[in-house]
Amino acid sequence: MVLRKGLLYQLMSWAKMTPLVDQVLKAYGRSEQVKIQNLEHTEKLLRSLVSSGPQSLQVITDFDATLSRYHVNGKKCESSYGVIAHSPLVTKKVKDEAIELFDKYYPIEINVSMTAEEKTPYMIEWYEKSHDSFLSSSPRLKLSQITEMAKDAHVILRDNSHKLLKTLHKANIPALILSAGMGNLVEEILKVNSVNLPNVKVIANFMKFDETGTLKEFSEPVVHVYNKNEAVLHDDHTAYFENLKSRPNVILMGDSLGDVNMASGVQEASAVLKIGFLNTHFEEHLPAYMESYDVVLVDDQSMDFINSILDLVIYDAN
Ligand SMILES: Nc1nc2c(ncn2[C@@H]2O[C@H](COP(=O)(O)O)[C@@H](O)[C@H]2O)c(=O)[nH]1
Ligand SMILES: [Mg+2]
Repeated sequence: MVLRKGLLYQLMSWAKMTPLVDQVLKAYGRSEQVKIQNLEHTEKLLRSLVSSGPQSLQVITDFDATLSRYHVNGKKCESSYGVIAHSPLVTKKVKDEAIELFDKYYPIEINVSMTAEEKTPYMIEWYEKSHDSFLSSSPRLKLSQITEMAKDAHVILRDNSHKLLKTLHKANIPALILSAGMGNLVEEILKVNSVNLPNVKVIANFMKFDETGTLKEFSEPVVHVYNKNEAVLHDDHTAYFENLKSRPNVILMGDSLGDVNMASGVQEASAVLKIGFLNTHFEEHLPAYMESYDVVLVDDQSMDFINSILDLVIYDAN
């Protein structure tokens, strides 16, 4: 762990106050998986979250490889798009095209030496070609098939995600799932896991179906990994943040460098604590993740760290 103990920390230890970061790490119990670039800044963010309490807090989280696991015992889990593209319910042509597109564009998505601006045209191309493939398929997908796909999907929520979402619901804390994945499937997976709770909202790409339940079109504009900051500013979504003006504090969770801007839609944001899940390429990607996120969790397939923070915010808030 990279620790820079500044004046705040020294004052706190002089005043025999246990820093909140230390309290969270103790409750979490696996500090070797936690990387914090600026300890003082993170401590200040935690103090704001705890002192303002649950009534000032909202959560914004990515879905694929954030709320869902990246792997189970080393076997990579599916993304929401991947579930559909690999399903026996879609034609071989769609499957083959999806694999070809993923092999071409995913390496660009995770390339840390390209800027988001350089990657954006490729991401848009990926989603447009992917959606065209689904729309040109014959027969086209049915709404009922999405429900079926979710039941068999190799998409496992991170350990203790149920605890996280139920704690947020009980404390009346809104949770926005902002995904560049397939929202229809994300919502079905939440249902399958019985966490489609009233405080949870999904903003993502959505398939739209006609009156026969057949795929008609996709929602616009495309939400890809590097335009989530714009997606949340889209007309359809400003009302969501308008209603949360009294909640300027945010816990933001993501697994991609494009996820760090997901709080752009929050009105008069105050303390935004950014937690990044580093799922792969640990050595190569860690420096960029530590620059972008306040806390980086290395190969942690659970929500334990966030649950430890929530315990302080909800139960220890003074
Ligand atoms: N297997 C596929 N994965 C895809 C495709 N299009 C996007 N993606 C992945 O989804 C996530 C975005 O979801 P998020 O919830 O993490 O924002 C992204 O990381 C892509 O890798 C696809 O066509 N096939
Ligand atoms: Mg993700």
